[in-house]
Amino acid sequence: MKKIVIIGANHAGTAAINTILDNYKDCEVTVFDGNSNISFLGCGMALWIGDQISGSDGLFYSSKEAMENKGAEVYMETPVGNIDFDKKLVSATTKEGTTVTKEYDRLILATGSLPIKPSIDGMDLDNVQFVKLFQNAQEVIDKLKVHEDIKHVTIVGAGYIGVELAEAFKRKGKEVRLIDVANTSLSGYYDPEFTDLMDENLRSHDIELRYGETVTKIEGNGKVERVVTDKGSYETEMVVMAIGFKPNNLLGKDHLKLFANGAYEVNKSQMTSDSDVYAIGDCATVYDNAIQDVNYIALATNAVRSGIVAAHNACGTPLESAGVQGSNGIRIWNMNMVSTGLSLTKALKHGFNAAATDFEDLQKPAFIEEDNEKVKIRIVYDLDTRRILGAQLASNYDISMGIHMFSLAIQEKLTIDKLKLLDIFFLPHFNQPYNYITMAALQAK
Ligand SMILES: Cc1cc2nc3c(=O)[nH]c(=O)nc-3n(C[C@H](O)[C@H](O)[C@H](O)COP(=O)(O)OP(=O)(O)OC[C@H]3O[C@@H](n4cnc5c(N)ncnc54)[C@H](O)[C@@H]3O)c2cc1C
Ligand SMILES: NC(=O)c1ccc[n+]([C@@H]2O[C@H](COP(=O)([O-])OP(=O)(O)OC[C@H]3O[C@@H](n4cnc5c(N)ncnc54)[C@H](O)[C@@H]3O)[C@@H](O)[C@H]2O)c1
Repeated sequence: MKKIVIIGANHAGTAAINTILDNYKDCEVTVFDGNSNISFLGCGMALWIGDQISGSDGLFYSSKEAMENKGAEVYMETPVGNIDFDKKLVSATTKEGTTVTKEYDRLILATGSLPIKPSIDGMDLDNVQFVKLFQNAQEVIDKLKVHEDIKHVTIVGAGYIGVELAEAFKRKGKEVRLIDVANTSLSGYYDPEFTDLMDENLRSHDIELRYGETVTKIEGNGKVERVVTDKGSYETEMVVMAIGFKPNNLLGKDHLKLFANGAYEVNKSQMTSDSDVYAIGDCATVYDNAIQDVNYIALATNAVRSGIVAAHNACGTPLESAGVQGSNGIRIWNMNMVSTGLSLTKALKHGFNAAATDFEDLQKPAFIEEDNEKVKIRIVYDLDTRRILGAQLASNYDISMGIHMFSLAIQEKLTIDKLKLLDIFFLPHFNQPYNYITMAALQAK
C-alpha cells in the first residue's frame, strides 16, 4: 500500500483526496486539517452576509464523514506542527492534545493561504474583521445581529472580496466605505475602462469610494471608532480587511523551493523541489499561460484542478496541468464583469508590446426590445506575436460563458487574427450577425 498524507482538506485537498479515493484502491490516505469544517465555499460569504441566500448549509460540499466512508483516515481540528522531510514523517496534535505521527511515501501540501495582515496600530481592536474562514463570516453575521450600533462598515481593499462585501453590507442596510491604495476597484483584473463602470455602479448604490489612500492606523477605545489613512480620518464601527492572501508556507518554507511571494514552487505535475512532496491550491504556484511563466493566482478553480493533477501523479499516473489563465468573474447588483489573462495595464507592465481592441454593442439585434443589454468587450494581444493575452467583458446581460473561449485561446496560444473569421453562430434570441467578438477582432491593428 502506498502511504499518502494530505495536509489541508479545503478545496485543493478535497479534490486530491476524492481523486485518490475514487481511482486508486492501493493507497492508504491520511488527512489532517486544523479547522473543524471541510470545503467551505468562500464565494458564498457575501451572499450569506447580504441575506441573498437562506443560510450557510449549502456552502459545503464535502465532510469528514464523506471522506471516511470512502476509506480515508481523517483528523480534523488537528494542525500539523512539523514535517521531517528526511524521515518522511508528519506530526500533528489533536484537539485533545494527543500527538499523531504518520509516515508517508508521498506528501500533498494543501495548506492554502492566509489573509494579509498589515502591521498597523489598532488591528487588535474589536470589530476589525478578516474574511477567509466560515467562522469569520459567522462572526461578522453574529456581530451585526447583536450590535445594532454597527451602522457603518469600512472595507479595506477593493479587490474581489472587498467589492462583493460592499454590496453585501449595503444590502444589510449599512453605510459602506471602500478604501484601496489603487485608483480604482478591481485593478488587478480589469483596465480602467472597465473598472470605471464598476465604480459608477458602486457609487450609484451609495458606496463611498476612497481610492489612492493607504490605511495607516485604526483607532478606538476597545472597539473600532475610526480608520486613519494618509489622506484623512473617517468614523466607522467595523473595519473589514480584504487586502489579499499570502500563501501559507509555514510547514515547508525551510525545505522547499519558494516563489517570490513564498508559495511552494511546483512544476506542471504539482511536484515541489522535493520529488516526494506535491503542493496544490493557494499554497502553490501555477503555470500562467498568459505570461508563459510561473505565477501565483489564488482561486478555488485553480485549487481544484491542481488537486486532481497532484493526486494522479502522487499515485503513479503521470498527468500535467494545462496551465491557467486566471479566469474570473464578478456580479455586483446587476452588473457582470468577467476577465481572463492579462489586462492591457498588466501586459504592458510585463513588457509585452501589447495593444487592445475594444467594441461595444447590444447583445442582440436592436429589434429585440426586451432583455437586450449593452456589452463591452476588450481583447488584449501582443503586437509582435499577435498572441491573445487577455480579454474582458462587461454587461448587465449574463456574458459569463463568453470568457471561456478566450481562456482556451490563451491556453492554446491563438493569435488575434484567428478570431477574425471564427464561425460564431447567429440567432436573434442570442446575439447579432456582426457580433462583438468578431467586430473587436476585425478591428485589431
Ligand atoms: C470570501 C472569499 C471569496 C472567494 N470567492 C472566490 C470565488 O468566487 N471564486 C474563486 O475561484 N475563488 C474564490 N476565493 C478564493 C478561494 O476560496 C481560494 O482560492 C481557495 O479557498 C483555495 O483553496 P485551498 O484548499 O488551496 O486553500 P484554503 O481554502 O486556504 O484551505 C487550506 C486548508 O488547509 C488547512 N491547514 C492549513 N495549515 C494547516 C496545518 N498546518 N495543518 C492542518 N491543516 C492545515 C486549513 O485549515 C484549510 O482547511 C474566495 C476566497 C474568499 C476568502
Ligand atoms: N469572484 C471571484 O472569483 C473571487 C471572489 C473573491 C475572492 N477571490 C480570490 O480570492 C483572493 C483574495 O481576494 P482579495 O479580494 O482579498 O484580493 P484581491 O487581490 O482581489 O484584492 C486586494 C485589493 O487590496 C488592495 N490593497 C492591497 N494592499 C492594500 C492596503 N495596504 N491598503 C488598501 N488596499 C490594499 C489591492 O489594491 C487590491 O485591490 C484573490 O486571489 C481573489 O481573486 C475571487
